[in-house]
Amino acid sequence: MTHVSTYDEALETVIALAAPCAVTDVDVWASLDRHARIAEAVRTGIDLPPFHRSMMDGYAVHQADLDTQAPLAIVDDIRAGESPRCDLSPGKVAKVRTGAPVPNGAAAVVRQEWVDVIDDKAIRIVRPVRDGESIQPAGEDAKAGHVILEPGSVLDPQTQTILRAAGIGQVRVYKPCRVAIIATGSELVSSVNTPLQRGQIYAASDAFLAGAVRDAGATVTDIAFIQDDLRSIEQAITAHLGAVDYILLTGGASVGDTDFVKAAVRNIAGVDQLPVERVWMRPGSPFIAARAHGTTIFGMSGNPAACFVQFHVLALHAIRRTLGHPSDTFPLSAILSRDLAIKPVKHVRFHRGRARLDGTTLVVEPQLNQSSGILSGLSSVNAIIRLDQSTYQKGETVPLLFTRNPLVD
Ligand SMILES: Nc1nc2c(c(=O)[nH]1)N[C@H]1C(S)=C(S)[C@@H](COP(=O)(O)OP(=O)(O)OC[C@H]3O[C@@H](n4cnc5c(N)ncnc54)[C@H](O)[C@@H]3O)O[C@H]1N2
Ligand code: MOO
Repeated sequence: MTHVSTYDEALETVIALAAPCAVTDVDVWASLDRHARIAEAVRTGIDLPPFHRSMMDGYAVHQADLDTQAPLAIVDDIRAGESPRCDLSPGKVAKVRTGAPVPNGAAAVVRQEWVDVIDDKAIRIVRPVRDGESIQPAGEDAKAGHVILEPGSVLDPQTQTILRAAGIGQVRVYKPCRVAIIATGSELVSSVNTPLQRGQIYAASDAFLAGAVRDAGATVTDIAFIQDDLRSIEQAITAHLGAVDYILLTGGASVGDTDFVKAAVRNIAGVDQLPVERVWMRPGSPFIAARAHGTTIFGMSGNPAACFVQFHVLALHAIRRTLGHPSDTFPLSAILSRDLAIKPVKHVRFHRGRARLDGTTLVVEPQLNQSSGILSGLSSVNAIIRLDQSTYQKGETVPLLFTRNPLVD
């Protein structure tokens, strides 16, 4: 008898089946992998900035001279990149440029607009300066030894900037996990250059699966297209077993006599009952999950829209864990743009929709046709919402996850 899990049970099991994280050291300068996550806290070995530095072009002044009207002698001229040649004492100033180190004994920098230049040897301050003004103390940004990146931070250009400032060339990141995609179905044609015979369709789901897997930071090692045949499906799975972290199958997950994926995975895992065999969710109830020989296997529906939902609400959360990026499944809430009435069933419903900001409020417009056979809406859909009730009124709040970057329209 097939065991049917609730969605929340299935999610918990899927996460428990996540492939373990692995780490690797990467060269910050050479491999700017925008998706890798930092695996260990990174500490700076130097103060940032490394010295007390001037924030203005002007004159470094001594504590005793902050509000003096008396002429002050220019004893040094320090450009960015240079080192002060002498310390400051009362009555003395040093000409400094923005970014230059200030000499020992400097209490503030008075910007050049606020001084009268008497000649090239002396100035007079025309506006008093505060203690510390226009000097950035060494270590104000970060002190040597302090954590500048927490584990889980993404290694993107912003992060790279901090690492460069601290002079760090190598960091430990979570390794991209390896994912093989197997699309099953004797009706599938994988090349758009091959004309369709009656009964055939072009394989489509691998496109969003491969794209979303790569967007998450994982590597797609193979995309295979396999006939509805138990032995062929077993062979296709076995070919990747142990060599990849995840195998994502689509198609053949249901109950028909040509749906062989469940049988194939049972045979390979050597168990009668898989950890997840079917889920009380719609769309996407035909979903299986197992772990065998070091590989986590997810069998998803052939219907592309159902597979799209299953991937985003289940499989992706395991993959993210392996990448060191555990995330909330439904991290946001949005308000519904219209009333909804759904046939009351025990399944959790997931609707595809388009979310947008209305002022500061996230509003979601569920797609009108939620059939699993509908693909055309995918071009405008950017979110999935979770529905636990059978009726909703416009303005009610629902949990939401984004399926694509909402800032890219
Ligand atoms: N008697 C029952 N029949 C079905 C049930 C059920 O409970 N009892 N469940 C239905 C539900 S819900 C779904 S969803 C589908 C899932 O079926 P499969 O996972 O076995 O998927 P297939 O039959 O292989 O394909 C379904 C549909 O999608 C097309 N397809 C398949 N692969 C792709 C691809 N890579 N790209 C684009 N389109 C694809 C395929 O041609 C079919 O039209 O089962 C219901 N049946
Ligand atoms: O998983 Mo199915 O999508 O409900 O047709």
